[in-house]
Amino acid sequence: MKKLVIFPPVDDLRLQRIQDAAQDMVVVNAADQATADEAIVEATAFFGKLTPQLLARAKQLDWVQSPTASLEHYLFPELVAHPCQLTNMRGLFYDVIADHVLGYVLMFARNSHIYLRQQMQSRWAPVGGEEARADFVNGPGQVNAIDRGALHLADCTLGIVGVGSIGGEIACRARAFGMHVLGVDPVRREIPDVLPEIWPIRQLPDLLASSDFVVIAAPHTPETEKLFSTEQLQQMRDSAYLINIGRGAIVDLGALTTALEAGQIAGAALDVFEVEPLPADHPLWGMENVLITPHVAAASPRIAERHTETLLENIRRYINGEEFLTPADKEKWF
Ligand SMILES: NC(=O)C1=CN([C@@H]2O[C@H](COP(=O)(O)OP(=O)(O)OC[C@H]3O[C@@H](n4cnc5c(N)ncnc54)[C@H](O)[C@@H]3O)[C@@H](O)[C@H]2O)C=CC1
Ligand SMILES: O=C(O)C(=O)CO
Repeated sequence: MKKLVIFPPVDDLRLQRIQDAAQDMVVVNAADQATADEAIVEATAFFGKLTPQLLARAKQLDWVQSPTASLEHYLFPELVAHPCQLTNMRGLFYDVIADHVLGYVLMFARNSHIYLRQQMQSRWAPVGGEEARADFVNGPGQVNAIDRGALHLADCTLGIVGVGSIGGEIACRARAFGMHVLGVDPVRREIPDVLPEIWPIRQLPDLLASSDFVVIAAPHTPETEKLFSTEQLQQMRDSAYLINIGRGAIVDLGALTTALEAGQIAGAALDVFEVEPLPADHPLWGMENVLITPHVAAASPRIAERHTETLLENIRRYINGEEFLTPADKEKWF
């Protein structure tokens, strides 16, 4: 008989829904390490935080469900070598993170990142300068410095690195704002009317050279680690903004700091960092053209329910021997 072990344990409400979905299975919601150690021996399925110690005890495990989308901290060599199928929690965050990204884009386009700081100091200082403001008050007969200080989104190009569930939704939202959208991804999943052509990764330099906003929505994998270093930042326009909601390890933070200090790019918005929390003395905190959010791009009251639905759907498919909703490739880390 199939047996699912959950550790750390889930709350009673979630457990009831899991038990309803897994009626033909034994479900052990392990309250402590000793219970998990004992239950894993005969487990066929596991949901939660797997460790090398737990895996070493398992005799017939054939499915492991990770509680996160990203797998770089979940995987360990014994799990990669193990024949079990791994599934992850990707695909839940598409609209939530796309909203977060468009929030960054709008802030930069409207200079809100600067005005917010000025507001804290009761400072009235239009980007572009006082002289330009006087022009504007006299009547906007010509494009002045204030006008030039803002971006017109319909004239802008947004390039997406990793056009999966989150990247695809960012593309749709950016298009709705009239932006031109580009994307690179090793898998080609065109979005009609939004992103009719997805470029292979070798065209990343073309995307970097053509984009006003570059958004990283890819997972951390052996291929994407430090994908953004000095060379890639130099390939970006000096007027362009880098946005990273994928994983911190994809961007070399030292190279990014140098590029920002040198004015090689216009700014950056970051939700994820090589080291989290970002150390309090890091120079990025003090930069006017940098937006920092503390790994909260996925925050939404909807996510817990989607998380549970993905788990229940994978349980249903496991019982019926169907292909999982979110299968992961252990070698590729996503
Ligand atoms: N900031 C946050 O709170 C969160 C961040 N994430 C990150 O977002 C990532 C993407 O999530 P989803 O869109 O749901 O996953 P997904 O699996 O639907 O999309 C990932 C896309 O990245 C592509 N990709 C893989 N290797 C690539 C490479 N070398 N270059 C460019 N693209 C590559 C894949 O082909 C896929 O299309 C996750 O792996 C995770 O790291 C996910 C959830 C929350
Ligand atoms: O699931 C993930 O990978 C996340 O980053 C959740 O915030």
